[in-house]
Amino acid sequence: MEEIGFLGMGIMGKAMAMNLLRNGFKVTVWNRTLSKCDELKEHGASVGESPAAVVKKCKYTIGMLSDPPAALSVVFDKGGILEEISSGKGYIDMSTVDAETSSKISEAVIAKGGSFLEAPVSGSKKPAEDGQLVILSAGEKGLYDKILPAFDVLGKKSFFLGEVGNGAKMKLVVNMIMGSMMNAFSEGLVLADKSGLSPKTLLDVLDLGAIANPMFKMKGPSMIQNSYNPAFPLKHQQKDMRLALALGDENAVSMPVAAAANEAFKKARSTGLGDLDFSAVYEVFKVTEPSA
Ligand SMILES: NC(=O)C1=CN([C@@H]2O[C@H](COP(=O)(O)OP(=O)(O)OC[C@H]3O[C@@H](n4cnc5c(N)ncnc54)[C@H](OP(=O)(O)O)[C@@H]3O)[C@@H](O)[C@H]2O)C=CC1
Ligand SMILES: O=CC(=O)O
Repeated sequence: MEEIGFLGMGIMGKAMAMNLLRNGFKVTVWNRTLSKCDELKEHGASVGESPAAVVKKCKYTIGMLSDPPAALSVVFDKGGILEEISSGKGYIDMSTVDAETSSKISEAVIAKGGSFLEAPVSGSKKPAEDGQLVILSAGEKGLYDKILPAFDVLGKKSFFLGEVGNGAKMKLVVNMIMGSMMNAFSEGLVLADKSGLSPKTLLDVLDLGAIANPMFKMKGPSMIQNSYNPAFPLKHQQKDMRLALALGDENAVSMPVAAAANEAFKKARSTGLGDLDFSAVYEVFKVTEPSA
């Protein structure tokens, strides 16, 4: 397969680019903070000096950026993708953004003759390292077909969901559910503890019943040790709740559970927990009224 460009060497981008290298792809990487490319370089990646330089060199370029402003910046700003994208080249944005952001990028790329696919992913740092992501793509089917060999390395399953925006929306729905679940889980752990039960025993009970799931199993043991090493940063989960609630607004969908969960994530951010794992929202529920 052709050389792949990769923009954004954060938690996810670095793991994904490393995975492509391990599986024999030639990769050229770029990151706003250049030093984060060093480890990739040691593993054989080339480094581009700007998103435009990466697109100039590579037929296909993937982006994995934090949020809508970041996703837009690598496309529209000076040295951005639009300076070099042209007929025969494709841009695949795997960041979690809203449908409007994705559509803006798609229209601009297509206006320059390029192809565009949005392809946000479900799965966190470990699935990214293990090539076990779930890829939610939408946009140009021709580009999807061409990039599939890379998706097969990055993920365990790829979906093609039709027109641009559908991948973004699917990802936001999934993460809205995940964020709400994390809040209910945190409340349950605190309720068990405050009412004299062992949170550890609660984890064992949950794991044997109908609501057992990989997230409770993976995050629970570290949460009860107050350990929140970031796999999925809380600030990104809150961004996803915010964008999902906006999607709810647009569609007149009442989402009281997600709205309450968003408030807890906002509270966690306001107390400086944004860069920790999203499971750190647990700390918000632990705060109790001071005794009289
Ligand atoms: N972590 C996870 O478990 C998952 C994350 N996601 C989504 O994937 C995306 C990336 O997440 P993750 O890797 O965890 O995030 P990180 O915060 O680890 O990385 C964010 C990346 O975005 C770059 N960035 C931020 N702002 C800008 C900007 N203005 N211009 C250019 N680059 C910018 C950062 O560059 P710099 O290093 O210079 O700051 C960094 O490369 C997010 O949309 C997230 O919601 C999806 C599934 C799972
Ligand atoms: O977006 C986060 C995830 O775990 O998926």
